[in-house]
Amino acid sequence: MIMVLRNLASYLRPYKLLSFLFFAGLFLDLAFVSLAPLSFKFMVDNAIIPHDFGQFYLILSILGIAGLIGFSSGIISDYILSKLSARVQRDLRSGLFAHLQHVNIAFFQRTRASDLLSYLSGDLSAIDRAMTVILTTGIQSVSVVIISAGVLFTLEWSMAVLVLIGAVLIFTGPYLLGGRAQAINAQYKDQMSLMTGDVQENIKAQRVIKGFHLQQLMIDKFHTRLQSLFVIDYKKNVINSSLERIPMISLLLINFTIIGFGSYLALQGQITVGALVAFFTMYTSMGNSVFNLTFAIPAFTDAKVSMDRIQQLLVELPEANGTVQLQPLPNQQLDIEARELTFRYAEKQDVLKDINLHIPPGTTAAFVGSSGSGKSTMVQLILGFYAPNEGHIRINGISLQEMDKGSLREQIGIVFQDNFLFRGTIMDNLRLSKPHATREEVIQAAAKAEIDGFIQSLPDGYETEVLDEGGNFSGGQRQRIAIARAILRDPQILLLDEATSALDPISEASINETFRRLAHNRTVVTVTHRLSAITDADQIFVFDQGKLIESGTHREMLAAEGYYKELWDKQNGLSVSPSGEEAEIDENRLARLPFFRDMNIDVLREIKDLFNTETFSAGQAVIHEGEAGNKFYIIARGKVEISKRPVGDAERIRLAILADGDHFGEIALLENVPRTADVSALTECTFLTLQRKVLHYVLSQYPELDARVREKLKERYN
Ligand SMILES: Nc1ncnc2c1ncn2[C@@H]1O[C@H](COP(=O)(O)OP(=O)(O)OP(=O)(O)O)[C@@H](O)[C@H]1O
Repeated sequence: MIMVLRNLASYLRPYKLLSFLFFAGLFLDLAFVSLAPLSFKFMVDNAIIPHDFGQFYLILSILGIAGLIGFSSGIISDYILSKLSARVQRDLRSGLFAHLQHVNIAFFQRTRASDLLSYLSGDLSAIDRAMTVILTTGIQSVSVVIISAGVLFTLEWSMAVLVLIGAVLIFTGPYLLGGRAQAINAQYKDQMSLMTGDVQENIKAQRVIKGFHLQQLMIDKFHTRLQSLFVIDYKKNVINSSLERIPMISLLLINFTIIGFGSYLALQGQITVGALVAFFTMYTSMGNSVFNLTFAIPAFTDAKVSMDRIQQLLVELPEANGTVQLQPLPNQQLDIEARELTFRYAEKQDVLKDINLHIPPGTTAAFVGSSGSGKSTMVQLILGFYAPNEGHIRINGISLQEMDKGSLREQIGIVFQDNFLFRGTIMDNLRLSKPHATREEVIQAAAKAEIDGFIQSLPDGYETEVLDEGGNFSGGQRQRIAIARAILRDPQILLLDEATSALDPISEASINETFRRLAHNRTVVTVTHRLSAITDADQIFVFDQGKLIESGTHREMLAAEGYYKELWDKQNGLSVSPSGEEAEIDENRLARLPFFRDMNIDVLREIKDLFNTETFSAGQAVIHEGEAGNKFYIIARGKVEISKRPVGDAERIRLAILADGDHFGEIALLENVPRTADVSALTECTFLTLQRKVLHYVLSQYPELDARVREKLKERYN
C-alpha cells in the first residue's frame, strides 16, 4: 500500500499547485461530510427537545451555508482531479513510450506486442482507476473515519471502543486475503496479454492459417488458452467478491451490537437521546466510509500489480550508446571494418564467428551464403542493433561501442526484405527518412525507385492513405516505397538486405541498375541470395554457418572453384522471363542434379522441355504434408520455407529455407510417396516442375536410364 501511495505522490509531484487546490477543495468537502451528522445532537438537544425555533433556524442556516461551501469545494476538487488524472495518464504513457523507443532491440524479440499494448492500455487504466478511487473515496473515507472516530469518542467512549474493534475486524479479512488476491490479479493480467497476443497473431497469420487449413487447430488452441483464462478469471472473481463481501458481513454484525448497546445506555440514562441519534448518524456515515474503503482495496491491489509490471518495463535497459559523434565530411565516404567479431543471440550458440572484413569507403560489398548463415545478423551489427560478444566493428575507425548510434544511423539508408509502412499517407512514409525534403525531392526519389508512376496513377497520388501496415500495397510496391525512402536520405552507407526480393525480374533488374548508379560515391552493402545481382560488386563475402569462408570478386571466386562456385553453378542455367511467368532450365544445369548426373545430354535436352512453370505468391502453400506427391520442384526464383508439425504438437518447426537454384520433392519422381513436410512460399516464387508420369514416359524409351534414375532416387530416399 505504501508503495502505491508513494508512486501516486511521485506522479502528482510535477503538479504542485493543482494538487494543492485539489486537496484544499477535498478538505472542505470532507469537513462538511464528516461533521454534518453532529448537527443532529444540537438539533435534538438544543432545538427539538426545548422546542426552540430560534435555535432550529440558526442550526439549519449554519448547516445550509456549510453545505454550500462543502459541495462547491467538492465539485471544484472533482474538476481538478479529472485534469490531474488525465495529465498523469499522459505523462505515464509518454514516459513509457519514450522509454520503449530507446530499449534494446532484443527486448522486442523476447516480448510479445500484446504485452506491451497491455502496459499502455490495461495497466495504465488500472493505475488511473486506483488514483481516482484513492484520491476521492479513499481519502474521503479515511478522513471521515478518523474525524468520526474522534467525535464518537467524545460522544460516548465505550460505544466508540466497540466501533473501533469492529473496524479492525472489517479490515482483517481483506488484509489476510490481500496477498492471494494480488497474485491472482497478476496471473489474470498475464493470461489476458497472452490471449490478446494469440488473437493478434491469428489475425496476422490468416493467410498461413487458411493456406494450410489450420482453422480447427487454431480454434482448439484458442480454446485451451480460454480455458486457462477462465480458471484464473473465476478465481479472481471469487477472491474479489470475498474482499467485498467479508467486510459487509462484519459491518452488519457491528451494527447489531451498537444498536443494542447504544439503546441500553440510553435506557439507563447514561447518554442523551440527541447524543444517541448523533452517534448512530455519525456511526452510519462512518460505516459507509469504511464500506467504501473496502471497495477501494481491489483497486489498490490492481494498481500494485500494474505498477510492478510497469516498473519491470522501466528497468529494461536502453540500448548501449556511446558519445562519439560520427561526422562524415562531404565527399568522404564511410569505411566499415569488422575485426575478430563473434556474436550470439543466445548463450553457447555462435551465429557469427571470428569475422574479419573490411569494406573500404565508396566500395560495394555483397554478403551471400545459404539461409541462416548470418548475413542479416552482420547487417544488424553494422547498424549497432546488437553489440558483438567478441571483437568489434569500426566505422571510419571509430568503434561502434563508443559511437553515438543516432549519428551513425542518420548516415545510413536501409531497405529490408519486409518493409514496414506507417499509417498516414505515402508522402508521410517517404518523408520519414528526410522530414524536410521538398515535394520535388520526394518525387525524384520515388522515380528512381520506379514507384512514382504507380503513385501518380492512384486517385489521391502521394496523399493516398497507407492502411494496415501497408496492406493496401503489394509486397513489391512496399519494397519500392522503402527503396525510395532510403534513396531520399542520400545516405553515406546504403544497406540492402534482400531489398529486391519481392520484385518481378524486370523490376528487379532495373532497380539493381538504380542501385548501381547510387553506389557511386557511397559505401553499399547488399545481402542477397541472387548471385546474378552482385557479380560486379567490389567484394563478395561468402558466409556459411556463421563463418566467413571466402571473399573476393566474382571472377576471383569462380576461379577458386570453392563454395561460391558451387552456389553460382546452382543458380546458373536457370532463366526466368521478365514477367516471372515463364522459366527455363538448360540441359547442363539439369545434369548437375544428383539423379541426372552423367546422363546423356540429348536425353536431358528432351527432359528439360518437359518442365512446366508454376508461380506462387508470398504466403501461399506449395505442398501440404501428407498429400500424395507427383512432381519435383526446382526454384527458378524465390524463397520457400520447409516446415513440419511434429505429431501431437501444435507448433510447426522450420526445417529449412530454400532459394533460387535449390530443389525439393524429388522423391515424388520415384513413387507415390506422401509428402513428408509442408512447403510454403516466403516470397513470390517461380518454380520449374516435372511430373513423375511425364518423366518416366520419356525415360521408358531408355530402359537402362530409367532404371539408373530410379536407382539413384532410391539411394537418396533411403
Ligand atoms: N533475433 C534472433 N534471435 C535469435 N536467433 C536469431 C535471431 N535472428 C536470427 N537468428 C538466428 O541466427 C542465424 C542467422 O540468421 P540470419 O538472419 O542472420 O541469417 P541470414 O543468412 O541472413 O538468413 P536469410 O538469408 O534466411 O535471411 C539463424 O540461425 C537464425 O535462426
